[in-house]
Amino acid sequence: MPTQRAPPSLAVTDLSFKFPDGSAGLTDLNLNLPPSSRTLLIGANGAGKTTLLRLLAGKRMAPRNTIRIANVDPFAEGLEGVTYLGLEWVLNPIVRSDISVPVLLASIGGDAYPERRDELVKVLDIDLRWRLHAVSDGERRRVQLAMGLVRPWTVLLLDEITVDLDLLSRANFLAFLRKETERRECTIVYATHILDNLAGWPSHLVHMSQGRVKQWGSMESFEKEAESGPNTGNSLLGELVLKWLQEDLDERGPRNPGTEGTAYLSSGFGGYGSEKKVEE
Ligand SMILES: Nc1ncnc2c1ncn2[C@@H]1O[C@H](COP(=O)(O)OP(=O)(O)OP(=O)(O)O)[C@@H](O)[C@H]1O
Repeated sequence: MPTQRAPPSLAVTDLSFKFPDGSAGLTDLNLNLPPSSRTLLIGANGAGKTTLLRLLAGKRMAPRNTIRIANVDPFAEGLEGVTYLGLEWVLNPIVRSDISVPVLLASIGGDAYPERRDELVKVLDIDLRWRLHAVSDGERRRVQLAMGLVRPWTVLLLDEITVDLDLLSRANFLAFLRKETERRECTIVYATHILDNLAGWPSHLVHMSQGRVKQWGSMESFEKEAESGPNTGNSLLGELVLKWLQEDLDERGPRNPGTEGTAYLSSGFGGYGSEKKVEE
């Protein structure tokens, strides 16, 4: 008899990670994201979001006993049901070849899930007559999302892959993801800088800075703090994120302290005018 799987929670315990060059990637991360949660991973460029997602996805090896998904150690027992959609997936050359949408969707097993396949084609407004070498970037991305999501995952790790979608397509896509967490047991962690249409979407937030989790919790737990944001006309979520990013920048300080705008010169880069002309 197959063993009953626990609901898809994500637990990170005392996770530290160094890159192969010895530099610190992540330091002392602790998180506990419940099943059916929709978590936004928030942080400035370089905060460590992709590094964390890749570890959760098993793309990088995490130290033992630091990650549990659905209450199992995925490195010891496998990562069944975890889908990671990030940059390397986006750059897969197959989606630039002269191939039709139905053939592409069938090639990744879409015919085994006809209802999901047809729903995704509708939600993402995909024209089944498209050939992938002759579509726009956003149209290609929509087909890729359908490919990535057609198999019913239990944990979805999204590393900002909706940048090419128009506003309506992205809103429909986000609504689809929300519906997924509401109609079946599945959990989403989404790293993004684009907060359009996201007010009211996440159930949890994780705030990362300089390879650490600064704070995490349910949306309700941040309500008060969000009200003290800078008030720039954004949603409360937008104001909260602006506040966090400004605090992180103030804490970190400038990347090239003491150079007062001469960083290019002191690093040996003589300014834009000094760039070598590319041979034509
Ligand atoms: N292979 C690597 N070796 C050494 N350092 C790395 C490596 N990959 C990433 N880093 C560094 O780790 C830090 C975190 O990178 P990461 O890609 O996780 O950030 P991020 O929060 O996803 O940023 P962004 O929002 O720009 O995508 C960065 O300072 C980056 O330079």
